[in-house]
Amino acid sequence: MDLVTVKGLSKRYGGIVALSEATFSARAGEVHALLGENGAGKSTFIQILSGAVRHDGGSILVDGQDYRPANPDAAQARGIAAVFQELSLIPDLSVEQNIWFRHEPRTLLSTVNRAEMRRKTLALLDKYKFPALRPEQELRRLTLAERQIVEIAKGLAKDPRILILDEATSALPAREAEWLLKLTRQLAAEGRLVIFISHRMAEVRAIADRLTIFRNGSTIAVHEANAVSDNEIVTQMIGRHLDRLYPERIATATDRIALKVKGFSSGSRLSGVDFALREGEVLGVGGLQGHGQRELFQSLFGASKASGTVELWGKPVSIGNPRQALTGKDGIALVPEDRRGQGLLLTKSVRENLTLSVIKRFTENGLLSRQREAALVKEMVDFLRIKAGTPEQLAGTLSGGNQQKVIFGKMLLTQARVLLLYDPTRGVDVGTKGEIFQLMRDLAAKGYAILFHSSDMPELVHVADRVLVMRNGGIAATLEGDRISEASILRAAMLESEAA
Ligand SMILES: Nc1ncnc2c1ncn2[C@@H]1O[C@H](COP(=O)(O)OP(=O)(O)OP(=O)(O)O)[C@@H](O)[C@H]1O
Repeated sequence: MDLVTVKGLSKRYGGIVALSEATFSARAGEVHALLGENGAGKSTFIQILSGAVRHDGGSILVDGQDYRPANPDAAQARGIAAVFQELSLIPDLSVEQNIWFRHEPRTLLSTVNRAEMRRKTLALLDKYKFPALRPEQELRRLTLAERQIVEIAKGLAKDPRILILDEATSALPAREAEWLLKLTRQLAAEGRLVIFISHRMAEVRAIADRLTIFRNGSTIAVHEANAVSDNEIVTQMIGRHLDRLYPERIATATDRIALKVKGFSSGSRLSGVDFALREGEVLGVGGLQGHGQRELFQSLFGASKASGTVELWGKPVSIGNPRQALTGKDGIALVPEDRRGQGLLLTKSVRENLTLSVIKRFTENGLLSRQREAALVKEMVDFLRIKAGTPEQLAGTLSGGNQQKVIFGKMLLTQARVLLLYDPTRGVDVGTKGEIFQLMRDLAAKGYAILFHSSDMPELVHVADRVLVMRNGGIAATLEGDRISEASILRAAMLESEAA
């Protein structure tokens, strides 16, 4: 019998239809992937399942019994837990306090039983072979990837029968993502149902038994995973045929140096980084996570301190803070890792997010031209296919992938021609990924210079002209042309010998 059966599920937000008569069914012991382009309704669906949002119409049965949770606690009482794309953790608490938050083991006197909490934490981390996490660590000191792992532990601490993973691998480095895929299979083998959302087809392929495809809030198809091709899946997801994900790599780099970095160092995180990024080039930055990639991008953008020299278009610059890094056509623009923390103002509209930092472009003689602003916003929304009810929709209410698109659009509007793209396709659907890669190549052809990091290694292999492989805060190797492969990047990232 199905563990979950959903019929005619509908949800509206004002004029925006998030779900329209969606259906879904899944069994205990399976990994069931939920696929669909950005804004298709996947997150809304699992928010309803996990009790975070109430549906307007339709029915849900769990174990054949009516299910309409009033809140996440009620969902949990029925054995359903979710790990969301955007994290819900509390920075001031420790790892273990976060894992057991509001469910702490208690003593007879009702105080938190710390010894028991520690024991349970260690047992949980051990049982599922969690990557190194220390229970007492303060959350604010952890990286995004580590916080994502804590979030997974928090979900599992509830010992759910149904675990929902929403883009849980997208913030994880390769090894940890691999661990999560194994864990997912283990959970299914224990008889649990795992509902798995990911925009990475290879992952879905690796672990899903079945898949359900959503489009525009409705269910388009349900497949046995081994009976359907990638092409069919993608076509059903995006409603059109996608010829290929990666554009042809036509070299457009000139001899002109756009960005030259020498002896760039920052604490123990970056040590003596030297490289030159040329006009018209897409320069990849790879390596194992945590070897300085993040610090390199942050420091180049002026968001964290570094020593060394930086030249932009042949002129030495001191990059003290993001404002200085940003200015005008000769400046630098960044797509940051942390889209909620650094990239977006969640309580501002799509329009404001796109234009706040470039307001001068619509101002003449001190007067703001709303018309020009509206025209540029419309152009960007259409160009990137940002799915918003109107440009006035608050950024915080967009789907995750559409938030990422707004950040991309905001960066393009700065007109800076040196672009720092840190994981620009995180959470973005395959159709849009293809468009972003094509856009990167088009920008390069127009003379933009692009520094590009992706946690999804095939993207580096297929999109970059050259790849800098980082290890221990320095550049271990520079790979070019035919020498770029996943294996060569990993080898350079791990082996001393390859560095020489
Ligand atoms: N609180 C809200 N207010 C207004 N609209 C909302 C709200 N939450 C979701 N939506 C809208 O509902 C639609 C479905 O969004 P949802 O987040 O479910 O998509 P998704 O399939 O998870 O997308 P992604 O792959 O980008 O994460 C989107 O158009 C979104 O803007």
